[in-house]
Amino acid sequence: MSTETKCNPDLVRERAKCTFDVNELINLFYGSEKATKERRHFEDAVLAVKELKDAIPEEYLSHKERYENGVRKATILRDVYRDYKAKHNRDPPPNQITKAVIKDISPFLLHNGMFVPTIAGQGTPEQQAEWLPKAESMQIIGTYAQTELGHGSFIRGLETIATYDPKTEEFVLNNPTLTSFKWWPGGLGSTVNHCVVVAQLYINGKSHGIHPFIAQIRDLDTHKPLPGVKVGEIGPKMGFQTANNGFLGFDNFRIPRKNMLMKNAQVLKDGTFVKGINEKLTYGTMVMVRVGIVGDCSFYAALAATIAVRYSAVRHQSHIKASEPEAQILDYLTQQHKLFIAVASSHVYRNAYLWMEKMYTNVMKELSQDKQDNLPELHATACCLKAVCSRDAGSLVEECRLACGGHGYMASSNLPLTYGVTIAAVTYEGERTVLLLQTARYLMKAWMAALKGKVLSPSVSYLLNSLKESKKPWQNTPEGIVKGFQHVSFGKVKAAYETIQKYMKQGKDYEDAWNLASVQLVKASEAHSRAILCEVSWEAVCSSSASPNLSRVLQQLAQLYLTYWTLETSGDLLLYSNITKDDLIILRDKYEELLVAIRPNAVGLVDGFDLRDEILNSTLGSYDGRVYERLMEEALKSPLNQETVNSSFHKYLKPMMEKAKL
Ligand SMILES: CCCCCCCCCC/C=C\CCC/C=C/C(=O)SCCNC(=O)CCNC(=O)[C@H](O)C(C)(C)COP(=O)(O)OP(=O)(O)OC[C@H]1O[C@@H](n2cnc3c(N)ncnc32)[C@H](O)[C@@H]1OP(=O)(O)O
Ligand SMILES: Cc1cc2nc3c(=O)[nH]c(=O)nc-3n(C[C@H](O)[C@H](O)[C@H](O)COP(=O)(O)OP(=O)(O)OC[C@H]3O[C@@H](n4cnc5c(N)ncnc54)[C@H](O)[C@@H]3O)c2cc1C
Repeated sequence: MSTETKCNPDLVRERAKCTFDVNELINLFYGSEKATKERRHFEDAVLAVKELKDAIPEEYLSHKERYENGVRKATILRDVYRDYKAKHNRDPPPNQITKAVIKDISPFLLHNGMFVPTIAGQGTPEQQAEWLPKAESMQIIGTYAQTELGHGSFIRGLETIATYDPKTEEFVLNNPTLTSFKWWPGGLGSTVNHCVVVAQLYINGKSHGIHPFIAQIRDLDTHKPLPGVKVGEIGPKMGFQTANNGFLGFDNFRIPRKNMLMKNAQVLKDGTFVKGINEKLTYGTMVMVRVGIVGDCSFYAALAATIAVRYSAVRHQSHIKASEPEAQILDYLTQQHKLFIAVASSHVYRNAYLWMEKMYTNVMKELSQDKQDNLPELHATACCLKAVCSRDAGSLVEECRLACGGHGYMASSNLPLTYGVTIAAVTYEGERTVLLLQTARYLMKAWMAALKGKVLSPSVSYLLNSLKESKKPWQNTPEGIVKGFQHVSFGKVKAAYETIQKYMKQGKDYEDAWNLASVQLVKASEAHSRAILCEVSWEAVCSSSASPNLSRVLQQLAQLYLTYWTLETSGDLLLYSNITKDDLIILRDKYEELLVAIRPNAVGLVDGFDLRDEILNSTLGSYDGRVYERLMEEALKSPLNQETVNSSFHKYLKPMMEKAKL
C-alpha cells in the first residue's frame, strides 16, 4: 500500500480517527496474519512484472486488440503462478491480483474455473491421470461448453448429440440444428483447443440423458479448428470483453469412448450403459462454482465500496450548515445509507461463502463415501445464495457508482466495468429465477416433512421452530431480527405451499399449480436466503476472535445489515412476524444511529479490505485520494488528446461550416 506522505488531507484525517486496528481487520478478513503476508507477497511478485502493465487504458483498444492483450497478460500471469508453485511447492494463496492485470475477465477463467475442476470431479482416476497434468500445466487449454443458442437453463433440453458407435468404440458428436450450437463458453472464441462438451448420449437409438465429454477442437500446432468443428467468437457484451465467449458446432465429429467423463455414468465397449448412483452428480461443477460466486460477490461489493467511500471522503459539495465549509459528501446521511450497506454486505457474503465452502467440502467428502443425504441441501442452498447475493451485489455496485455522481460514469472510475462483470453472475451458472425455483422445490419438500413432524436438515430446521414459536413476541435484538426473518421465510413457504394446494383443489395438476404459485415460490426462496445470510453472518460476528475495538465495529456492520433489510422488507415482517409499528420505528432510529456510529470508521473499514490501487484500478478510489489529479491524468491519455487538431475537422467540420456560409 502507498505511504500517507502525498495523501489527500481528508483521507489522512479519516484514517487518524479510525477506532480499530486496520491490520487486525485485514488479517481477520483474509484468515490470518500469515495469509495476509503470503497474499501480499504474491501480489508484489505479480506487480513487479513490467510486461503486465498496460501502456494505455484498455477502453481505447479495439475488441480484437483487447482480447490479444488479455491473452498476452494471461500467459505471463500463468508463468508467475507456475514459478511461485515451483519455488514454494504449493499454489499461490487466494488472491484477486488477476483484476489488476486483466482488469476484465481472463480468457483462461473457464480453463481454471470449470475445465480443470470438471475433469477432477467427473473423471475416473485414469481420465484424471491422462488429462489433468496436461491441463494443469497448460499443454492443453479448455473450457466448459454446456449452454446452447436454444437452451441454457433447462439443460435436459440440450440438443448436442453424442451417439455411441460400438464398432469403432467412438462417440459421434453432432449439432443438428442452429439452436443446438454451443453459445457462451468462455475462451471458446479463439483461445481453447479442448472443451468439456455436455451432450445428449444416444446408444442404439436410445437416449440416456446428458453427459460430459472431452473434445479436442483445435489443432495443437496450428490452432486451426479440426475437421468437423465450426467454432468462433460471439461478439461484444456488457462486460466479459476479454473472456472470449464463443460458439461451437460439430458435424459427425468422432471422439474415443474414453473421452466420456465416466466417474458417474459409464458406457462400456459393447455399448452397455451403466447408470451412476445419482445422475445429478453430473451437475457437480456448477454447484462448486455457485459456491465460489458467493465469495466473488464479497469481492465486488468490497471493491465498489472502497472506491465510493474513499471518493466520498475526498469529495466536498454543498453545505450541511451554511456557516461551515462545503461538507465531505460522506457526511450526508443519505450517502452513508447508500454506501455502508455495501461495506456490511461484503462481510456478510464473505461469512456466507466460508460457511458454504464448509458445507461443500463436507458433502464432497460424504459423496466420496457414497453418502448422498446432504446433497439436496447443498444444491438448494448454493442455488439460492448464489441467486440472492449476485443480484444484491450488482445493485450495491450500481448504487456505489451512482453515489459517485458524474465521475462514477467515467470508465476510469472502474465502476461501470465492475457493474457489468458483477451483474453477469445473476445469469451465468444458473439464471436467478430458475435457481430460486430449485430452492423452492427443496423448501416445499421440507415443509411437507415439517408438517409430518420429521427432522429437517440444519438449514431449514427453523421451519419447525417457527411452527412452535409463532406466538412469541417480537424482540428488537439481532437474535430477534434473525428469528423475524426466519418467520418471514416460514410464512412465505407456508403461503406458497397453500397456494399450490388451493390450485390443486380447483382441479389443476401439480405442474400448473406450481407455475401459478411460482411468484410466491421465488419470494419464499429469497426470504429463506435472507434468513440464512442474517443468521450465518450474525453468528460469525458473535463467534469471531476480534479484539473489543474491532468486534464493536463488526457488530455494528452486522446489525446494519440486519436493520437495513428489516426496514426494506418491513411489509413482509408485518405480515409474517410479530413485529409492531413501534418496533419498526425503534429500528429505523437504530439504523440511523448505526450509520452515524460507523461514519468515523468508514475509511478504515474499506482500507480493511486491503485492495491495492492496481486492483481497484480507479481514478476515484486510490489509497492516496488524488481523485482530481488522476481524473485529469487519465483523460489526457485519450488518443483524441494526442493531437491538437483531429483530422475530422478538415474532413467534415470545416466543409460543413463552409457549406453553411454559401
Ligand atoms: C468450494 C468453492 C470453490 C470455488 C471455485 C470458484 C471458481 C469460480 C470460477 C469460475 C467463475 C465463473 C464462471 C463463469 C462462467 C459461467 C459459466 C456457466 O454459466 S456454465 C453453464 C451453467 N448453467 C447452468 O447453471 C444451468 C442451470 N440449470 C440447471 O442447473 C438445471 O437445468 C436445473 C437444476 C435448473 C434443472 O435441472 P433438471 O431439469 O435436470 O432437474 P429438475 O428441475 O427436474 O430437478 C430434478 C431433481 O434434481 C435436483 N438437482 C438439480 N440439480 C442438482 C444438483 N446440481 N445437485 C443435486 N441435485 C440437483 C433437483 O433439486 C431435483 O430434486 P427433487 O428432489 O426431484 O426436487
Ligand atoms: C457472461 C456469461 C458467461 C457465460 N459463460 C458460460 C460458459 O462458460 N459456459 C456455458 O456453458 N454457459 C455460459 N453462460 C451461459 C449461462 O450459463 C446461461 O446464459 C444461463 O444459464 C441462463 O440460461 P439462458 O441464457 O438460457 O436463459 P433463459 O433460461 O432463456 O432465461 C430467460 C428468462 O426465462 C426465464 N425462465 C427460463 N426457464 C424458466 C423456468 N423453468 N421457470 C421460470 N422462468 C424461467 C428466466 O427466469 C429468464 O427470465 C454464460 C452466460 C453469461 C451471461
